[in-house]
Amino acid sequence: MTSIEIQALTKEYGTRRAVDDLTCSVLPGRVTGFLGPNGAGKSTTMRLVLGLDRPTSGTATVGGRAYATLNEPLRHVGALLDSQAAHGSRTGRDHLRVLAASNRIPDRRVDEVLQETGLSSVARRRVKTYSLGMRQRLGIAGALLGDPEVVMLDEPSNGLDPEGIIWIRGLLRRLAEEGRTVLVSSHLMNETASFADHLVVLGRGRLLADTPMREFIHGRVEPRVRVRTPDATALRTTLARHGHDAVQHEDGHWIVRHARVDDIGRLASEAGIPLLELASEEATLEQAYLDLTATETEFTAQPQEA
Ligand SMILES: Nc1ncnc2c1ncn2[C@@H]1O[C@H](COP(=O)(O)OP(=O)(O)OP(=O)(O)O)[C@@H](O)[C@H]1O
Repeated sequence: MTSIEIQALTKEYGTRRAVDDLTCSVLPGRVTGFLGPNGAGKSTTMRLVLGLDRPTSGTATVGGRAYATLNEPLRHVGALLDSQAAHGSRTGRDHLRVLAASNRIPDRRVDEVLQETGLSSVARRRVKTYSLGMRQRLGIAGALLGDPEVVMLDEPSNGLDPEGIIWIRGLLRRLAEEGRTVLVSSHLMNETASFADHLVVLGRGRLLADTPMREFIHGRVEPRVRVRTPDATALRTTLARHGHDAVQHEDGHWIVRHARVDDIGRLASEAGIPLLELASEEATLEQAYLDLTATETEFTAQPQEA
């Protein structure tokens, strides 16, 4: 059985850490959801697993091997990263036939995956006439073409209508029941909850939670720091300079989200800011995720002197 192993994976683009010291395993026989808001690092992580990008440090392997060293990789790993990448002037069927031929996959698989993705009736139409949902299904057909042990789908429900969403839920379930390793990314919490058995939650490239789905709603984490200072302006400026979001509550204390107590204490001390209170604060995982998706307006609440 083939799992994806991600070990201390980091990817920097300039000064931006798209993936920050991520360690997790994606195991066979279940659907793992990569859940995170836009920019959390989900696509980058998938690209690193597929060898489409090189990590700054750390490793990502499939069945213990780097993707680039796999023989006939499409037979091991099927992926959908960008469903709009299909070639417009070919028919859907020809698009898949070219993919099959260049990966030594038997032609009969083309008709099988067209059937499986509900595209048989439009298989002879040019891809440029496809709706977003049809393109999405074609991308998924491409991912399934090699009958792979590992299936990775980035935002698989993009463009799908409600019927399509029900279909993909059934497909993911079946793939997992067949013992495959299934990884799907999404920024939609409810949708991921309806797809996945296991969740890897990412925020700003960091691992926020690695948890069975059923524990997500009830599990507790300590992702927030509660802090109070007589010099709120200096604190807020220092935190913002280091990329921390802080929200001020009515009684004057600040909640710094996705931060560790030690880090906030060190930053305040380096900047010479006196602290009246510094403590970690519990939240449910669900609340912590909602924090991640909080709006910019909330992040930019005006500081008031405490
Ligand atoms: N090639 C690149 N060059 C520079 N920055 C990049 C590149 N690819 C990704 N990033 C940045 O890395 C961060 C993570 O992006 P990524 O696409 O992995 O997030 P995501 O969780 O998949 O979000 P989305 O759902 O918006 O795609 C973002 O800030 C993004 O702007």
